[in-house]
Amino acid sequence: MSAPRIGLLFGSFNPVHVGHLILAEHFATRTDLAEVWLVVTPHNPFKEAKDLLPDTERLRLVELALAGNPRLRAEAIEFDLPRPSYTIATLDALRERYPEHDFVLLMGGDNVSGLPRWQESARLLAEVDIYVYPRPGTALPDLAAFPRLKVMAAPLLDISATYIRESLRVGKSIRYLVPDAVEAVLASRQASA
Ligand SMILES: Nc1ncnc2c1ncn2[C@@H]1O[C@H](COP(=O)(O)OP(=O)(O)OP(=O)(O)O)[C@@H](O)[C@H]1O
Ligand SMILES: O=C(O)c1ccc[n+]([C@@H]2O[C@H](COP(=O)([O-])O)[C@@H](O)[C@H]2O)c1
Repeated sequence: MSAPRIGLLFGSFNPVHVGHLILAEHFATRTDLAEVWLVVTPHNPFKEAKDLLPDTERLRLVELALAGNPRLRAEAIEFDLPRPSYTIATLDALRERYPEHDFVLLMGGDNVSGLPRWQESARLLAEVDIYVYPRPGTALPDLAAFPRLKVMAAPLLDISATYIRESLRVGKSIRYLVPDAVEAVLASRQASA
């Protein structure tokens, strides 16, 4: 029997939103993947750590958002790895911990053009399949440099964590943009701030 293929959606999830969930469900049910794991990144090497919700809170919100879906799970392995969080290092650690799995990297279209600047990008691009969910407003580069990358045909989702944070900042509703349980936690956080 071939190894179960697991999709890894890395992200800051600051906070998790329905775009992440629709994308993860798409990959988990419309591709050859058995499961999708949302890998919560404490510190993206390309982002300022100061704008982030605490990492344990981002993880808790992802866990709440995924509750009850057996094909999606939250993964906290990067909490125990050196920072900033380099995807190749995490992939190595996951392969060591789960030798029975075949991992596939998942990402939105906005991340593709930066891939050549990622740590050990040549090894990363050579070693894993990459499935991309298209994202509005982001053009894909020439894909000849990414022979193991596939772009999915899927409905575009014009929603981002930036929009959720901005909505919270100006007191606008985030209902339906995040799961109800996530909205409740963020609302009580606002109220006590
Ligand atoms: N609406 C979307 N369409 C396609 N991909 C998405 C979408 N939202 C998030 N992603 C992808 O999910 C992964 C994690 O994203 P991330 O946690 O950075 O969310 P974000 O909405 O892009 O956040 P921010 O607005 O803070 O940059 C990335 O690969 C990103 O490209
Ligand atoms: O490995 C790298 O060099 C690298 C460079 C930039 C981004 N990443 C990862 O890409 C993921 C998406 O990041 P984000 O913050 O846009 O959700 C996150 O897990 C980052 O750690 C990884």
